[in-house]
Amino acid sequence: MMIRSLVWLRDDLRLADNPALAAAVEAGGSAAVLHVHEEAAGLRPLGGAARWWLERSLASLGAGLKAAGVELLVETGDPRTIVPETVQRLGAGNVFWNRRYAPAARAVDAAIKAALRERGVAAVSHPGNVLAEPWTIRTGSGGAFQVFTPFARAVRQSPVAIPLPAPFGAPAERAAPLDAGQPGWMRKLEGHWSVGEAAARAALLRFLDEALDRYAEDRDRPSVSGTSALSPHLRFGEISARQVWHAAQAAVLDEPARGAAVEKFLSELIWRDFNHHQLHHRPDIAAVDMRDTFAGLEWRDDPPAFTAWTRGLTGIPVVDAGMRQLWETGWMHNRVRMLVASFLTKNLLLDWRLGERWFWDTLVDADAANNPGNWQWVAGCGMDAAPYFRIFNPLLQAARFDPDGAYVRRWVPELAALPDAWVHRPFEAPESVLAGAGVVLGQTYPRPIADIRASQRRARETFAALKSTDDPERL
Ligand SMILES: Cc1cc2nc3c(=O)[nH]c(=O)nc-3n(C[C@H](O)[C@H](O)[C@H](O)COP(=O)(O)OP(=O)(O)OC[C@H]3O[C@@H](n4cnc5c(N)ncnc54)[C@H](O)[C@@H]3O)c2cc1C
Repeated sequence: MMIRSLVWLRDDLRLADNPALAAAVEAGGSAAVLHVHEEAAGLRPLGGAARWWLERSLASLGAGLKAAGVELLVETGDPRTIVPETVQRLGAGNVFWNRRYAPAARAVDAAIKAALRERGVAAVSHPGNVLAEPWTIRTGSGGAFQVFTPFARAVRQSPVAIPLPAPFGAPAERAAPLDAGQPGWMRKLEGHWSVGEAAARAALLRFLDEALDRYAEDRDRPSVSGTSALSPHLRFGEISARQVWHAAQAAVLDEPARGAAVEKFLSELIWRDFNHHQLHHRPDIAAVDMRDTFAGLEWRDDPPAFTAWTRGLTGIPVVDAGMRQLWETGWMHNRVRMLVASFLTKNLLLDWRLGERWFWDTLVDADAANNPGNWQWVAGCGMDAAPYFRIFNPLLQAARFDPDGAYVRRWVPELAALPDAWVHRPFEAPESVLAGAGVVLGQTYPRPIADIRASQRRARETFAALKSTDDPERL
């Protein structure tokens, strides 16, 4: 069968609010959809957990497309070869895609567009993956925003496009079963997630119904389902940021008292855009400090400490709970992400790039903009980051945001029987309390690999000694 239009989907694995797909349907004739596991210079290969998600998401998308009589083709290789070859094989006259913003990816897309046009094939790209495209949000002098608050103001002042309906059918409810050959740690992700467009919509509705009202208070409580858990769905575009944006806006119309909660939620969505805009302007954000805060710093080299961190065996319960939640589920609560990242970079003085790479491999929502952007933010070298000398105390944070220890008890079960007063600091508990809870430090649970106060002091002294050229005025 002759295919008139090819839709190349990347991080936009959905039917609804998909401008490229809608354009293909509008063009008339039959369409096919292509996804490429891209292998091209400059494109970062996906980490393991994200790869797991992608496979499931493609299965779900393929089922939804099949129901509409559209074939999903999945290829692996360099898209600069695969896309033109597929167009030729299908005899397609149009190619549509939704734009992406990382410079290396844009270079790939530009090369493909030029090659297709040379052959007389129309290649048309659309906006669909962010609230506002990077070139539409500029400072008064035409530059890129480096501070979040004015950036957020500018996004709020620009219209966010109204989502498009799905051009055909509803997405399949369930993804096809997963290939059983996946490594064990990825297989267990299966029990924690429903993947695909229908699951994304269900997650959004659950959030709007059950959690939005209390979002401002509960979003920092890791033991509570107080956030949307939409991040992997947004990462792979099973739902678009603008669908989420408009759904949250509509929730305020229904109930004006939700205003503050919705504002907070929208501002988190804008952080997502902020990081994508940074990546657009700074292709090297996973490798290079965005501000030279740490010029001259030699990060410590301590492989055993890094290993203890990755395994959730640092002896600091909230850090260990977070790292184990990540390992078990491919996701970690945002407040705890900040704490574990701070512990690694400040208390252990280990390079943020080590942590970024671990997250890259283990997060289902690992994203080339948000992961390095947030790591740099916590470390103190990112755009609009907290000053590097402001150091979280994980013990105080744990007492504040997990006051009854429910989060730690869930993920560090060997501490579950400790009373609330000691669950976040077992290393200070009296022997009788430890014995009563069946905890033997150094045996059933590690002693801390860093003394929080001493390591905090060491970090401050180390940073203070740097001849930083970091001057916000200079940026
Ligand atoms: C060290 C570190 C690494 C991170 N790595 C990633 C990553 O690879 N991918 C990722 O999507 N998020 C990352 N985040 C941001 C944040 O932790 C997650 O987006 C959030 O926990 C996802 O949960 P949620 O969907 O329930 O969030 P909600 O609170 O429900 O927020 C809604 C959406 O807003 C966006 N969002 C929320 N917080 C942030 C933020 N700080 N930065 C950017 N976007 C945000 C996400 O798309 C999220 O799904 C990281 C944060 C830290 C501190």
